[in-house]
Amino acid sequence: MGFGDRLATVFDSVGQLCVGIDPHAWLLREWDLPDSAAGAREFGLRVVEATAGRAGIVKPQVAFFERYGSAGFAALEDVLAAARAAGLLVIADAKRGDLGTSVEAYGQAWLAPGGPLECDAMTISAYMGVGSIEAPMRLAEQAGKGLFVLAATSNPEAFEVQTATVARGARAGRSVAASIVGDVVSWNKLHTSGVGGSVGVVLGATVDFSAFGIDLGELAGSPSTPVLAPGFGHQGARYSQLASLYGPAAPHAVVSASRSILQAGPAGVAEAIATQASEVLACRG
Ligand SMILES: O=c1ccn([C@@H]2O[C@H](COP(=O)(O)O)[C@@H](O)[C@H]2O)c(=O)[nH]1
Repeated sequence: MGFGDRLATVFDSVGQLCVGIDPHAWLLREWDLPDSAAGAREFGLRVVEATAGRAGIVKPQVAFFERYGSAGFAALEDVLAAARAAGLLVIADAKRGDLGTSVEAYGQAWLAPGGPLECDAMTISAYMGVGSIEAPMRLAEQAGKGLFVLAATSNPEAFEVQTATVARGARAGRSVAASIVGDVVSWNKLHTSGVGGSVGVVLGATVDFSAFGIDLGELAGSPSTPVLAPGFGHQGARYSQLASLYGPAAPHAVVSASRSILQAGPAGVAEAIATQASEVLACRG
């Protein structure tokens, strides 16, 4: 089954909430864990345990493991394996990007079946051109994996670059973000046989999509294009805004929150996940 269809199955059975696994140094302190690879590993494993049965998706932020070097990657491997063994859908927030041959290797690192870092999907950057990520898009399609391509990200500093106008080609005159969305939608139409596409886009919940010229209706077509939607909770967006923010794309949005869940601490994290998962379910578009 393709990634988009697997995602739809998870949405139907456990809902759209995605729990971020972001072991910030201050969170490790609050969880009474050391600021080390061992601390990040323990943190990740506890979040996985708390998520299983309450939500269906986790999104480990690779940067918080990478900062410990090889020991951090070993810790991340254990967290990824535990999450997949628990039946959770795992999105590696790795934000990789490069020219084609190098980005192909990134795709293999995170998506190839049997690899030590195998996930269900990863975030990827197409700011070197959507053509540069063709190899991981093909791998995702073949292996039943997913990609989320950065388009309009939740951080305010991205605005100038992502609203800049494309100068030439089929999407001349559109914003960089809208052009990426258009390319991803076209890719799914051409390459996906299921009801949901394997390649999605990152559209932050803090963003006014009209300022980017993004047509959210495009994402709801057939096949639909999944949306990774960070920005809820700590960054200010509320679950009650899901339908008004994403409109026709709301049913296809992976609703992601990290700090606003993790700050509940080890004793409260399971309840926080259960409560927030129900809140998202109640707002389902
Ligand atoms: O546009 C984007 C893309 C990725 N992120 C990542 O999501 C989480 C958000 O954490 P919160 O604590 O819920 O704010 C974090 O790992 C970001 O790197 C994003 O925020 N926006």
